[in-house]
Amino acid sequence: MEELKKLAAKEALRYIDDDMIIGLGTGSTTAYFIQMLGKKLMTEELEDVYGIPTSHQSRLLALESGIPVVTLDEVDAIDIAVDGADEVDPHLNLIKGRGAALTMEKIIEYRAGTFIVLVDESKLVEYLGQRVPVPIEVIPAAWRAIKEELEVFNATAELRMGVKKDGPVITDNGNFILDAKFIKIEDPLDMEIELNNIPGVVENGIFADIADIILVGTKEGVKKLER
Ligand SMILES: O=C(CO)[C@H](O)[C@H](O)COP(=O)(O)O
Repeated sequence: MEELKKLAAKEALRYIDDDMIIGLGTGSTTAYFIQMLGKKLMTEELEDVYGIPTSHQSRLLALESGIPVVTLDEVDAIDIAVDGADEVDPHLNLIKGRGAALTMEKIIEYRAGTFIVLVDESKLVEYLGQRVPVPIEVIPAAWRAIKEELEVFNATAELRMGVKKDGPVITDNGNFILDAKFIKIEDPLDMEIELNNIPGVVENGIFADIADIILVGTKEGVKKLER
């Protein structure tokens, strides 16, 4: 799988030119892309490229890899954003947020001229929610009320707990994550809007109608899916 992720990451570099502002996603697949982009800058194959990180993880990795970073309020436009995903359906709708970075990811990827998604073939599903729950970032005081409200959508939600930390995972924005398992998400765009309408929800991990290109690492090479 790691080799397939690297294949997709390498392919994404072909879309990057000098003088671009690049949204830098979060997760293990994007980490390969960030490191490869850093190398291109070090060897001066690319120049004047700036990254906008979507998380502490991508910010630290970008700095370590030699990519100068800027913030959203310092730029007029984002040329390209590159990120991974947890599920991709046949219409290029996504579930993201296993790394709890979904809010900043969506803020940046929504604003990018082109949003490129890097996945290995295991992430392709027939419908969203087939394998993974939908991560929902919530204001801590509201987590329990929102968990109960999700039952209206036939979803069962769990508060995400830390691994090397006692208690709940705290996002980069200081919030909690509910992982909501749906039976089937029939209409991703509608569900994305409905979830964000619940008071206390900051953002949810359904990314409907936002990806432009999916680069899928497969054993036969990189497959490109496009809108
Ligand atoms: O949404 C994300 C983080 O919030 C990641 O992009 C997504 O979980 C995919 O990660 P990986 O490339 O490690 O499988």
